[in-house]
Amino acid sequence: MTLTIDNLSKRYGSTVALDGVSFEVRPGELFGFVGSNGAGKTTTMRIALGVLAADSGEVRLDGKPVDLEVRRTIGYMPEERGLYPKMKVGNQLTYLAQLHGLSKRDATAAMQRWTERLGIAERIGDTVDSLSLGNQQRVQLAAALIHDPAVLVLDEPFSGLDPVAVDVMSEVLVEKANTGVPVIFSSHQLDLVQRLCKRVGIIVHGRMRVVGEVDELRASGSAHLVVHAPDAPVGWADGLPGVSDAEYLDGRTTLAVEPGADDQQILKTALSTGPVHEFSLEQPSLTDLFREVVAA
Ligand SMILES: Nc1ncnc2c1ncn2[C@@H]1O[C@H](COP(=O)(O)OP(=O)(O)OP(=O)(O)O)[C@@H](O)[C@H]1O
Repeated sequence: MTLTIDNLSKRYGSTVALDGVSFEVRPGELFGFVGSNGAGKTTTMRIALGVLAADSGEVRLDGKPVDLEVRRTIGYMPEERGLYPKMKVGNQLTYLAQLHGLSKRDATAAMQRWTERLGIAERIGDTVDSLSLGNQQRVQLAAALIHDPAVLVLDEPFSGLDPVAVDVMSEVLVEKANTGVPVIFSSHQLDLVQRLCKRVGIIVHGRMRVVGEVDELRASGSAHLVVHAPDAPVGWADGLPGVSDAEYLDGRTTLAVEPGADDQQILKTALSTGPVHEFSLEQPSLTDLFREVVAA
């Protein structure tokens, strides 16, 4: 299945929340949806699920507009979470699965399988509000997965999780994507997005500013050369071709280099000052790219 977000626009009064947002999430892909607070991620995902109407634009699943029937095939984890606090975990998950059309028996089996997989099997007799926030989030993920969805849309699934829970969540999302399901999740944890996602989209003030493969985006951004040349005088790299910025600290120089810069020329210049103990090219991280895109 391919999830297509096509030219969505949405206003809240005078606030333009989305302004022509388009991108697609392909089969078997983990797509990272990133952007500053208020950039429009939740609005986009709520429209994708059909719980909020766009002013214009369309969301399609394999070319078919998302209607009530298509919507049942989407697994959604809302940012505001949506569990019944006083209901027991097991009953709640079984109930939600039945709402999605599973028989009582299949719903119970799915509840048992997912609570096992997410490490909350021993809590199925407890009410949701008696669980820690991280465990409530695992229940919320189980709720999104319980009907074996054809698409997963997750609003900040990793926020507030401890490192072990982050690992469990990551594994499950990767596993799900590996079965061919398109998975989109929003997150402010860009190191995690960089590690998990093949493609990302960066939204700024309701507009998609960048969509592409993480590796390609990183390779096209300005890289840094770290040079440890203890005898080199401050300013040794200033003005070298392809060097757009240089920071000098205790014999260590960090150079911002433009794509295609001649690093061998820079190395020769460094060696002409004395020994060079380190010379390494560091690609920009997704966080670096994000800062660049947001600042531009
Ligand atoms: N119900 C609403 N009424 C009025 N304005 C809203 C409403 N929901 C969202 N907005 C506004 O729409 C814009 C986009 O909000 P949205 O929640 O989609 O951003 P977000 O990227 O999910 O942010 P965050 O990372 O903080 O969750 C913001 O300016 C927000 O204030």
